[in-house]
Amino acid sequence: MSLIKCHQLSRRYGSKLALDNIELDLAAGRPIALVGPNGAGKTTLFSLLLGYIHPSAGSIEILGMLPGDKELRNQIGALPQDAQLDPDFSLLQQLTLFAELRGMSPKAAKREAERVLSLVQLSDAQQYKPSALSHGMSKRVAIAQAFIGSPKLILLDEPTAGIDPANARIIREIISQQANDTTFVVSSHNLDELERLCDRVVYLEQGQLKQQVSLGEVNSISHYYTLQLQQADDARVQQAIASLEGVQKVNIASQHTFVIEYLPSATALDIALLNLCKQHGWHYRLLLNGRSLENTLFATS
Ligand SMILES: Nc1ncnc2c1ncn2[C@@H]1O[C@H](COP(=O)(O)OP(=O)(O)OP(=O)(O)O)[C@@H](O)[C@H]1O
Repeated sequence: MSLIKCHQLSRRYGSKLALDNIELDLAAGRPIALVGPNGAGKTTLFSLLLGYIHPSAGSIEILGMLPGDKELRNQIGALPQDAQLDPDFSLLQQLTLFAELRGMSPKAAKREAERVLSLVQLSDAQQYKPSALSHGMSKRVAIAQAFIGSPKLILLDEPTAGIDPANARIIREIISQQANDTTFVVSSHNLDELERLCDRVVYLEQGQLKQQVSLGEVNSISHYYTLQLQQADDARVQQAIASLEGVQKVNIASQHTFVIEYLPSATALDIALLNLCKQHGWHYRLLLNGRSLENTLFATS
């Protein structure tokens, strides 16, 4: 059964079409990245999935049910948008209360609060009050809240935005560790992070679904190298690489970064590329088999 299914889904705010005729069918599984420039419609899609707002046209189903369905209450979790914690209560007390609101008995709710705090590596902080938390820790508490009841689907809208690198790393670890039991949909503007976390990518632009990419597939069926040099005359490098046997096309993805498409029959092209660097005295920063998510989404061809 589909986890998320959208059919001809549109959402307007007045005259603004925030989502435009989206067709989407996502199965449960490894984390899904939701990507797009500012205003693309990512938050609108999350709000529709959570049942906070309704479609202007078309339909949306989660596990075959309509968003907002009571049955879905324990199947879907999300980072609360206005995560307000009461300053007078400890983390354990507040999360216990949230679990009770989900229908658990006081005893089960306390156990659940302890469990989710441990998932986000905050067991030692369970007696802290919100004022004692750093921004990164507060975000982890909000993620703990999303884990209450072990939902099948968790939506994380920019979970690491504005977070220091150490806490951002912990958040990525939490998502990876839990990804076998829960399907995450993660929106972020950090493509490197999404590439490390997610296997599938949904790309929105101006309310339209522009691309759906399965990252494993892209790099197993396509034939690309990415070469990044420290310094180079990019046009000359492009020409030199293009003349190597088996090379089909060379794109300059960004300054000193080349995405090289090659024929499946080409052999030892990596060695030929390294030899070319040596021959011309080019210092290379990176030689990668495949393309980065950024170069996949924004390929010029
Ligand atoms: N409540 C609202 N009223 C009017 N327009 C809105 C409302 N919410 C969103 N929009 C508009 O709908 C479009 C999609 O917004 P949305 O917040 O879903 O995009 P987003 O992809 O989440 O952007 P960002 O990356 O900046 O968070 C934008 O043009 C936005 O201005």
